[in-house]
Amino acid sequence: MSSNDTVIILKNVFKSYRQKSIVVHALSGISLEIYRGEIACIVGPSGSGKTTLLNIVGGLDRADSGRVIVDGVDITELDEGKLTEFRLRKIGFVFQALNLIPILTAVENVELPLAFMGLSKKERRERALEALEMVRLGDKAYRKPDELSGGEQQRVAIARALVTRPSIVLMDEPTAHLDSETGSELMKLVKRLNSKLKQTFIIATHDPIVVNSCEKVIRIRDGKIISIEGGRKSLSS
Ligand SMILES: Nc1ncnc2c1ncn2[C@@H]1O[C@H](COP(=O)(O)OP(=O)(O)OP(=O)(O)O)[C@@H](O)[C@H]1O
Repeated sequence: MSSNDTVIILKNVFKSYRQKSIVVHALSGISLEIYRGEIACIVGPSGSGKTTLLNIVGGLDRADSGRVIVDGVDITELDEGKLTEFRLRKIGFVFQALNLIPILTAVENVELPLAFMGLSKKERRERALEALEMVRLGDKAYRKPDELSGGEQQRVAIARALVTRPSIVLMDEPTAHLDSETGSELMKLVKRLNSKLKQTFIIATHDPIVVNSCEKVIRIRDGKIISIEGGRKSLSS
C-alpha cells in the first residue's frame, strides 16, 4: 500500500478535560487510519468522544499525547500559526450548530472563509457562487438564512466548508436537525461531492441513515474504538 493513500493517521491519542475537580477522559488511546477519498463515520453514544475526535483531527483542539498525522504532517508538532494555516488550507468543518450569520446572505456566508486567503472580492464571489452551485443552491444565493429551510441552511454550511477546497471535510451530526428524507438527500450530496472532488469525509453521527451511507464505520465508546467495519484498503490496491 502506498502511504500517500493514508490521509489521516491517529496513533494512541489521549485527551482529557478537567471539569472542576473531575478529570474526564474524552479519548483513551485512539488509533486509526483513514484513506484518501473515504467517507467514514464515527458512531457512538452521547459523550463517547466523537466531537473531541473531530476537533483533534481538524486541529481545533490538541491531543494530550499520541500522534495525529494529516496529509503527511504531524499536526501535534505545529505551532498555533501553522495550525491555523493547516485548518484553513486542508479542513472544511460543518459544525452541529451551523453558525450561519443571520444578517448575511447565503453567498456572503459562504465567502467568509475566503477573506483570510488573500483572494480579490470578485474571486471570492465567484468561488462562493460555485460552491453554492455544487450544493444546488445557486438560485437561492442571495437569500438570508431565515429565508431558507433547515436542509438548505445545512447545505449553505456545507458550501462554506467546501469553498476553500479542503481535502478533508469534517461534519458533526449533520442530520441532527433534518427529517429523514432531507437526511438522505444530504448523504447523496456528500457522495456526489466525494466522487467528484475526491474529498475525504469524516462524519460524527447517531443517525442510521448516515451510517448506512458510509463506507467505513468507526464505533467508539468511552473514548475507545470498539470496532472498525468496512472502508477501502487503498486506492492503488
Ligand atoms: N471543552 C470541554 N470541557 C470539558 N469536558 C469536555 C469538553 N468537551 C468535551 N468534554 C467531555 O468529554 C466527553 C466527550 O465529549 P464529546 O463532545 O467528544 O462527545 P460526543 O460523543 O461528541 O457527544 P454528543 O454525541 O453528545 O455530541 C464528554 O464527557 C464531555 O462532557
